[in-house]
Amino acid sequence: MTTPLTDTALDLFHTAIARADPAAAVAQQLARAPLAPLPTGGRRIVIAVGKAAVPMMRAALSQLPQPPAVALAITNPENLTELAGAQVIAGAHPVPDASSAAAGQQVLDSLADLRAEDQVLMLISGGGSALMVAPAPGVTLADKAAVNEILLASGLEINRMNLVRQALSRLKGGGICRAAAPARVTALILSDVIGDDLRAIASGPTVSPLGDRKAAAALLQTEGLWDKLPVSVQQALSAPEQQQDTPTADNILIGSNRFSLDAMAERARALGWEVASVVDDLTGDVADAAQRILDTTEAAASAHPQALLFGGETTVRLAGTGRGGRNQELALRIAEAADQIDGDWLFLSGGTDGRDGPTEAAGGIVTPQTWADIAATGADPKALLSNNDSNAALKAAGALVTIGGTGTNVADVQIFLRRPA
Ligand SMILES: Nc1ncnc2c1ncn2[C@@H]1O[C@H](COP(=O)(O)OP(=O)(O)OP(=O)(O)O)[C@@H](O)[C@H]1O
Ligand SMILES: O=C(O)[C@H](O)CO
Repeated sequence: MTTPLTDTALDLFHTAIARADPAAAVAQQLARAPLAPLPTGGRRIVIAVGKAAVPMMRAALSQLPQPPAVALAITNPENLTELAGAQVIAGAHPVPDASSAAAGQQVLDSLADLRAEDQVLMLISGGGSALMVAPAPGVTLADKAAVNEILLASGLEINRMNLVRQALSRLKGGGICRAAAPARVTALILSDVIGDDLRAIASGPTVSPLGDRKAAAALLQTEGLWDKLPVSVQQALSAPEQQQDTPTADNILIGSNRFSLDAMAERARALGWEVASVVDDLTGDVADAAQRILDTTEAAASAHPQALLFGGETTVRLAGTGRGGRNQELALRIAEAADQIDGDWLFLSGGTDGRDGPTEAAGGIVTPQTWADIAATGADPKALLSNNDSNAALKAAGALVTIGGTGTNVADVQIFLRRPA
């Protein structure tokens, strides 16, 4: 049933997604701070890479005063669409293949022989690490793909995973700036990494690396992954460091989970809600995240209508065989703990990409009644939760949030709304 609480929560969720719209973010940035005019004879190269490459390129082309000399967009096959004025090519994700290597080579070719009067505009979004690759000398593409498989299976967090990817790449960790020098590089970056470390997003092609080969090797040793690596990769990581300074670029963050949280807070206040708390690092195990939300709601109890906002990306240790996602599971866990929360409340957890895990839903929206509503259909919510079957549980109570793919991804947001009893 639609209630004002539901309307407000969905309004805020859509606000978060709209703030992360890749085309709008690029258009606004270039309107606010246009690129420096090109000197006579200068060439402008525009390269977009990531899952949002096409809309970011479309927006850039519409803002630039003249068509660039090169406009190349590299995206995942699902997002491949033609775009007038640009070449759009596919790389592979999450494990790079020959298409990713061809894309990486095309990028390096387009940056070769640039001069100081030339300009490079990079448009960077999540997924870039796998979509565009250029293996370091001595490392084959097959080795690189094998390392990616190992890293993905390890569950390492993205900052650490991308430290390793950088150490094996000519493009990552500032490689774009080195290839483009002496031309000036401007990068507009849409972050899918919590905390917005620019060195981690798409493995930081326009910023200094997260660390050196030694640091990458040490991490792989500590994590017990070293012995699984191809020999060529072990050799590459053991080779002496090359002194490689990264020329500075103008790196500009144009969207992120934090930006979307701020947009939601502003919208909630405009709608008359007291924003009692904004938590921007809801990461880690989903059960711990649920507890953190409960603790926050308890600490924030007030006589006023309140909005508590959260952002981040939790992890689910899959123990069962059901269907679900981290947002649906988090919502179900809050529904289970309903008697610990006072007042008339509602909780929404959703992925800003509109897809939570391998399901059609973006997440879940639960109230003090949801757990009982599931049970009233004859389903056993506790058993469904233990089997990671959050999708079936929430579906039974009409508690799924389904909005379709949004074309952006700044991780997950959670919205807790409460009216005092
Ligand atoms: N049945 C399930 N219940 C809960 N979580 C699940 C379930 N099945 C898969 N997951 C989780 O869903 C996650 C993958 O979902 P999703 O594709 O939304 O992630 P993502 O990080 O947004 O992916 P991408 O990086 O491609 O955007 C995995 O972390 C996995 O643990
Ligand atoms: O491409 C990547 O490395 C991830 O999506 C993080 O940006």
